[in-house]
Amino acid sequence: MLEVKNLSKQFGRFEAVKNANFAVDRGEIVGFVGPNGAGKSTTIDMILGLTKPETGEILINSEILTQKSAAKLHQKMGFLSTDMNLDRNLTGYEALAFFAHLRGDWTPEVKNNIKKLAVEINANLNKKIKKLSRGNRQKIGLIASIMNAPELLVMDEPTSGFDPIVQSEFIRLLKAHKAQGGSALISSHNLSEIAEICDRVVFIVGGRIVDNQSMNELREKAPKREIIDLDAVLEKLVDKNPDQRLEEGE
Ligand SMILES: Nc1ncnc2c1ncn2[C@@H]1O[C@H](COP(=O)(O)OP(=O)(O)OP(=O)(O)O)[C@@H](O)[C@H]1O
Repeated sequence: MLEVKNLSKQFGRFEAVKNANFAVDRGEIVGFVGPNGAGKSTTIDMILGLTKPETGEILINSEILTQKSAAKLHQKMGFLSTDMNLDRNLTGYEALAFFAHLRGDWTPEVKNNIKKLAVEINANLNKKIKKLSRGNRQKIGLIASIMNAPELLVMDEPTSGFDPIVQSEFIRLLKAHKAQGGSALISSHNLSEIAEICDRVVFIVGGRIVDNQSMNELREKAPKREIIDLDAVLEKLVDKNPDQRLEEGE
């Protein structure tokens, strides 16, 4: 579904992402885990076509992402980040209608999805965005990312601002997405929550992919097999890659 091949990105002389390779298969939920400044958002921005890579390529459904193919390939994707930059003067519903129109997909089915999702995560669609709390704005962003039933979800720190009830609803929505054959790449600091929904975890430290393991492999190595402490796995990987500890880019 998504292939990232030999992807690199430099900001001036600083290498934020170094020759990254990983894939997300159809129906697979992949966690993208790394410390602050590891290069997660930069990688995701390249997948979304917001930043141009220096080298490498991104394939979606085996088709190379280029400026020309971006609009078509991004139709298959839904995106959620911590800051969705929603128009503050629109209501939640108007903001969602705006996004759906942009995709050319404002259908009765999408309208029904919006209503259903709003009930499930208790989102207020009638208030203006500027009057919503951060967590409640994030709920509108979550609906925007899945209302068109995308094949691939790309989520950068999606759950920041969610209370535990909405977090568990978020997990339920992702499970439903997966059950319908959907895929997802999710970066998160909330590692315990990612462990529950991921089939695989890609670890990035200092711009390099330092590990890529299925949850089954991680489970076999975990001291208590059912509970995988991704924080501990990440800590070990950072210790093993001390030269990868990041200096902030300029
Ligand atoms: N536009 C930019 N110009 C210069 N440096 C940048 C730019 N964007 C990101 N960087 C640098 O690239 C590195 C990777 O940043 P990135 O935001 O991808 O990390 P991250 O893993 O998403 O971190 P976090 O978990 O803190 O969000 C950081 O050192 C950051 O300072």
